[in-house]
Amino acid sequence: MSINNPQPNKKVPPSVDLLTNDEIYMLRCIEIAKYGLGSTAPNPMVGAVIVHNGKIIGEGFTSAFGGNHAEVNAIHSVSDKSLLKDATIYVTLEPCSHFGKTPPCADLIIQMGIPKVVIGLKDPHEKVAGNGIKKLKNAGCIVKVGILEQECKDHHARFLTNCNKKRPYIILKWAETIDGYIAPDTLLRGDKKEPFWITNTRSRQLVHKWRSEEPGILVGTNTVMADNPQLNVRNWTGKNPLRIVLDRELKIPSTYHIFNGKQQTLICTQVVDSKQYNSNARYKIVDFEANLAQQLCKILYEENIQSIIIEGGLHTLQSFIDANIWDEARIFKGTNRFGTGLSAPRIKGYITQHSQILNDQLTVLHNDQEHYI
Ligand SMILES: NC(=O)C1=CN([C@@H]2O[C@H](COP(=O)(O)OP(=O)(O)OC[C@H]3O[C@@H](n4cnc5c(N)ncnc54)[C@H](OP(=O)(O)O)[C@@H]3O)[C@@H](O)[C@H]2O)C=CC1
Ligand SMILES: Nc1c(N[C@@H]2O[C@H](COP(=O)(O)O)[C@@H](O)[C@H]2O)[nH]c(=O)[nH]c1=O
Ligand SMILES: [Zn+2]
Repeated sequence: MSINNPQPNKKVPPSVDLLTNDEIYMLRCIEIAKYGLGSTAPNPMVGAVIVHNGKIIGEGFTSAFGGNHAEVNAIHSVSDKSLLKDATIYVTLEPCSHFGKTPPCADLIIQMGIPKVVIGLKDPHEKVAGNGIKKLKNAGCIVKVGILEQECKDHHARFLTNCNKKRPYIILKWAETIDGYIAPDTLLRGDKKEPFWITNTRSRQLVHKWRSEEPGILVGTNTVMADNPQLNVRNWTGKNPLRIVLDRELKIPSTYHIFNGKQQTLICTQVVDSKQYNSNARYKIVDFEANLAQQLCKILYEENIQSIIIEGGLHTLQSFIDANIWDEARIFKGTNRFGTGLSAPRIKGYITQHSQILNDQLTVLHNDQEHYI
């Protein structure tokens, strides 16, 4: 077993029949905000709902990075703007108060005369951090903060991890056999440089969906040498992630998929004088003798990569687990048995999801106890 002493999840998701009206609308905000997953980063994926006399008259979520914020889209979606003077806007995160790629949402709310603002979570980002709330209150708006706060925290986990921990949100993912191996012995494997599949095609499609949701995907040197992986989104729709590859000595051949130039690749190496195979490959120097997980986090944070999925192998995954730098682990268990091979990582966490994907089992762990299922 790869999961040692899993702790039972102590949090229960809210039961809809016990929710207040404010909570119902906030839940709707979270629901629609998820349409932004995979496109808004490094901006947070915010959801906003506008309610007039108990009726939803407008909704919006954050557009792709550089586009409108959720509040702007929600306000634009209201056909009779005169109703705004008597409406409430619900939003998962404090409206912004600064000029970024777009003007401040707090200004627009004030300008449109919306008298009441209900906020899930105060924005910890240094450019906002309560200034949006202050601005709204100063303009005479009634502001309520902290509605479904924990659910909003879960929803904004990627953004919050960046703001508070100054590192990307980290999702570990692997597939293990029923007897706990992630790769067979080389003998069984043969000379072919391709992945040895443990999971079924439906699970593999789900992995491509996950890849489309994160801006980065990381793998270790041996994984590339053994599997020649593509690390793209071909069985789903959406953006390809940045491929982040460890290659201390630059031994990965230029003919391998990671150098096909079809998507960006960031090679982390200790070779200073890096050879440039194509314009989509970049290089960063790291010290392989020191705390690699921390160094990678620093580099990716500086590159504005809000989250990554780490797809192996054992050495790479285990080094993040041992450094306790991970947020979520998505572990597949297939039906085959290797008897011997490369063991799955050892991890402890809180089980937040357990599901069946055809004949594969998927277990999701979270590193912190606060998470809802
Ligand atoms: N079933 C599954 O889900 C998956 C299975 N696999 C399988 O796993 C196998 C590869 O796993 P594994 O051998 O563990 O290798 P990895 O892919 O994790 O690569 C390990 C290498 O990367 C470098 N490295 C990684 N982390 C660190 C660190 N913290 N500090 C220093 N160097 C680091 C080292 O390179 P160097 O030695 O040059 O210093 C190390 O030898 C393959 O057979 C692959 O098919 C891979 C991914 C997923
Ligand atoms: N073997 C195995 C996985 N292996 C992971 O998938 C990578 C291959 O990616 P790609 O070339 O894009 O299809 C491979 O290098 C390794 O990281 N993943 C799974 O979901 N299930 C599996 O059984
Ligand atoms: Zn805004």
